[in-house]
Amino acid sequence: HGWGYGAHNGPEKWEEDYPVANGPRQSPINIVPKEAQYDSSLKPLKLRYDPSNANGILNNGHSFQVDFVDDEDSSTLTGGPISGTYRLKQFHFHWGAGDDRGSEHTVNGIKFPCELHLVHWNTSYPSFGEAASQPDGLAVVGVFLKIGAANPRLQKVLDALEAIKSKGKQTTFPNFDAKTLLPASLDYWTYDGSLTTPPLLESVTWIVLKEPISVSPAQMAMFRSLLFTGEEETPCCMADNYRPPQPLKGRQVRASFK
Ligand SMILES: NS(=O)(=O)c1ccco1
Ligand SMILES: [Zn+2]
Repeated sequence: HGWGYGAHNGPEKWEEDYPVANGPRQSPINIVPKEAQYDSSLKPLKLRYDPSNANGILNNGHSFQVDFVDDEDSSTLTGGPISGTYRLKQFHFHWGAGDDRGSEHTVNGIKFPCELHLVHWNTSYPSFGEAASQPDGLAVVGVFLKIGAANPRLQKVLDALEAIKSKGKQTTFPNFDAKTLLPASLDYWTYDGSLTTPPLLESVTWIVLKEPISVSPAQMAMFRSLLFTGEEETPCCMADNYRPPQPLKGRQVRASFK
C-alpha cells in the first residue's frame, strides 16, 4: 500500500520507503520571524500567470491539484530569491480536519487551517521531472489560508470539487487566473527545502508569503468533502493531508521584508 496520511502509511512511516525523509533540507519547517534574516538583496517576486494555461483539476488521492499547460514561458515566476525563469506546473492545497491545523509550514508554532502551494520548475532543465531531481529545480510559493470571510476567488476552485470527489477523478478547469489566489502583499520568507510529499526530493526553493488569504468555515467544509478513497472503496474524507515541520538542520531562513 502506497504512502498517505494515515496511521499506517503517514509522515512517520515515509522514511521506510524514502530515506531522504531524514535528509538535511526537508520541508516544511516552523518559521520564526524574529530568527529570519532580512536580506536587502532579495528581489521582489514576479508572478505572471496566463489564465488560458489552466487545464484540469484532479483528485490524486492525497490532495487535489489544478494543472497548467507548461510548454511555453506564459505562466512564470521570476525574481525573488531565484535566478532564471520557473514555469507554473500546478497548484494544490493541504488542510486539516479541524480549523486548528492543516498547514505544513507554521509561524511561531502556529498552524493555519490550510496552505496553498503553487509549484514551479526551472526552465534551465527540459521538464518538471528532470528539474525535480536538481537542487535548484523547483520553486514553490506557499500561501497560508486563515479563517475569515468567504473568499470568492477560491470559491471558483471549490465549486469544481463535486466533480472530483474520489481518488483518480479529474475534469477540465479552463481559464483560471491563479494570481487571484495571492494576497495583496508579496512579502515572503525563503529557504532551501524539499517536496513535502514523497518522493520528498530536496529540490525546492521555498517562498512562503507572510500575508494569508481568507477562507470561511463553510469553504473549509468543502475541502473536507473530498475523499482520499476511490469510488469502489470505503469512503474516507480527505483532511489532515499535511506533513508536520521538519528539523531546520542549520538552515538560514531569509526575509524579503523588515
Ligand atoms: N507539497 S509540495 O508542494 O512540496 C509538492 C509538489 C509536488 C509534490 O509535493
Ligand atoms: Zn504541497
